[in-house]
Amino acid sequence: MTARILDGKAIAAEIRGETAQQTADWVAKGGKQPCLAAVLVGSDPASEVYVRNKQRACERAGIDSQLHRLDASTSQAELIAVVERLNNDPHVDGILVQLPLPAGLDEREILDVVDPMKDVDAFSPENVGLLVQGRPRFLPCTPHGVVQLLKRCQIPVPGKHVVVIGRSDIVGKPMALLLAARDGTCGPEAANATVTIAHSQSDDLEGIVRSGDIIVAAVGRPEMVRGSWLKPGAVVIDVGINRVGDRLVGDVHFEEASAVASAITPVPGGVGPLTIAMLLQNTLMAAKLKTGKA
Ligand SMILES: Nc1nc2c(c(=O)[nH]1)N[C@@H](CN(C=O)c1ccc(C(=O)N[C@@H](CCC(=O)O)C(=O)O)cc1)CN2
Repeated sequence: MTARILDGKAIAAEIRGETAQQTADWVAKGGKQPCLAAVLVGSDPASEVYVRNKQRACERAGIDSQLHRLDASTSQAELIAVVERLNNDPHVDGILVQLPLPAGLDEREILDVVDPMKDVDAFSPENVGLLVQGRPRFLPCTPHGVVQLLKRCQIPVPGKHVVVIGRSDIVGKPMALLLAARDGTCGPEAANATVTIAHSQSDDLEGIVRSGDIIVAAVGRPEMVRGSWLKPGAVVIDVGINRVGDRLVGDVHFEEASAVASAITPVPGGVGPLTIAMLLQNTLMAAKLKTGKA
């Protein structure tokens, strides 16, 4: 079997195009041009790329963007002050603090300060709570991107056994919630899947993965999931982005998995670009929510 390649880059471009149209329609009807403020602390090369790509995507979608660059030596109090200033700035609709933060800064405390109405990453306790309760305000970008990818590639999800490998706050946990959501919850994104969350400490991880119809790998270990772990015909969604020398690889061994799976996302060009596409959607949503017209 040679797996079908799920082209996340193309789907992200399609979604960005839709957001650009929706933004233009919103502004034409007198809505305020949405504005996204990104906060980048330090100069991690990957974060620099992601933030630049976010700004470029905003520009192309007709969304205003700001970049607040802070030195790696910025203190917790200084960073909190920047976020609070953005919370209180009426021009700013969406705020994101690019992760990871440099060592010494308390990520959780910073994310807790972001105004939940501007929290377009959906990382704040209020927005996570709303998602858990099945009435999300913003959908978390990467998990929402995965659901869009499955939907737009017409991969059947209801009733399927999805194994999510990884339990991070950014991907694993919200991914499982979105995929397990019942109709009428989590908006049209409800997927009605049967979900298992597995992780590096799971007993018989291979056996668990082999029981999955769909695998979402978000564990952060280069090429950890081998082809021999997969059920023949499984769908493989690789959320991992790992730099190995000068190569970018996912959490799944792509060549091996492609020989067993029915469909697979590549790295790069799979899930990554969808994260930014869904961020734009949330930013437009934040601008609309401010007026009560979302
Ligand atoms: N505040 C946030 N921080 C982080 C998030 C996030 O959603 N919010 N996610 C990741 C980084 N990230 C966005 O911020 C992100 C990662 C990867 C991509 C992407 O398009 N990747 C490309 C490869 C690009 C490359 O060469 O590195 C791909 O997979 O094709 C976009 C966004 C952690 N931090």
